[in-house]
Amino acid sequence: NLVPHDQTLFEERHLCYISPLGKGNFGCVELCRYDPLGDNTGELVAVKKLQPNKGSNLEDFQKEVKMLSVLHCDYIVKYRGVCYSMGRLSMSLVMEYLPYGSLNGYVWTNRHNITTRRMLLFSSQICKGMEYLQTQRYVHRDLAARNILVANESLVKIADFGLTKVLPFDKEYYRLSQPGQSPLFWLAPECLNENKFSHKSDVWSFGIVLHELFSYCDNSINPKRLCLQEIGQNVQGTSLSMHLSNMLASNWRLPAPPNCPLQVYSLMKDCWTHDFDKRPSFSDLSKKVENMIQDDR
Ligand SMILES: CCc1cc(O)ccc1-c1ccc2c(C(=O)Nc3ccc(C)nc3)n[nH]c2c1
Repeated sequence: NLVPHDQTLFEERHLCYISPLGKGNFGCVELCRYDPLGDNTGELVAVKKLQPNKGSNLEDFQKEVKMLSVLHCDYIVKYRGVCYSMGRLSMSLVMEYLPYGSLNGYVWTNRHNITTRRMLLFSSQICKGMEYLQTQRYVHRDLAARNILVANESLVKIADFGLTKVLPFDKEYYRLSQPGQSPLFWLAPECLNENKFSHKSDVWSFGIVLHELFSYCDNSINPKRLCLQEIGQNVQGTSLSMHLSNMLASNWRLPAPPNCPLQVYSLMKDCWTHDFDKRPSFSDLSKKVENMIQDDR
């Protein structure tokens, strides 16, 4: 047919369901094979169905699709297209399938043979992905090891832009009208105190991701557990975020992971500078991590 084939439109009849993927992080995500030839030679894709009932209406979904479709970076999960179904009453988001799953599961499973060098490589790739997002004025707001996906043994990509906001043209931060649903333990003080999100609050979260990585994503020492330990059981009255905010204001920070290289821990501490203006940028961080990779030879 002479109509130019739209590569981003997936016909529902050729989208063959294989198995469930998302563990709730990404909503309900399924592994499918797009197999127009019907001979199982089609490619594997990750598909997120619009949850018609979950209030996230078509408009929000279309905003996420619009936001994703303009991102082109080696360190960001590739948008592939959309699939309309039920006569356009519902739609699905089709993304590149990354076969090794979330970074937290991958690092824990392979903790006995992941070198510091490979962790630093993953860290620099996350920095570059975040640097790219910053050029698009995107604030991710949910940077965590669970939201990074593993493409292969030496490539990770940033995923799940469900909470991402685009900064307004005239402001360098995004203020949420009410406390969001980002997990508290990855949030910078200004997010806890004022719901203010920026590239600099993403830098704070990157520091937490470094901590997760160099803790080999061991759940027994994950950020949530370490913070709750510090707060102690006496969480009387004061809300958790208030407790956390007070601890951070009096300069408590997550302890260095076991056997963590000193310069990596000091990089985390730089990301956890209380004053967001004094935190390094993702381009500063990229350079520092690259230098560590050179030194690590
Ligand atoms: C479509 C939802 C979405 C929305 C968005 O805005 C950004 C990324 C994604 C997404 C979420 C998950 C995946 C996955 C995967 O989950 N892969 C895997 C592989 C192996 C195992 C064990 N588990 C898991 N691959 N590509 C994915 C893209």
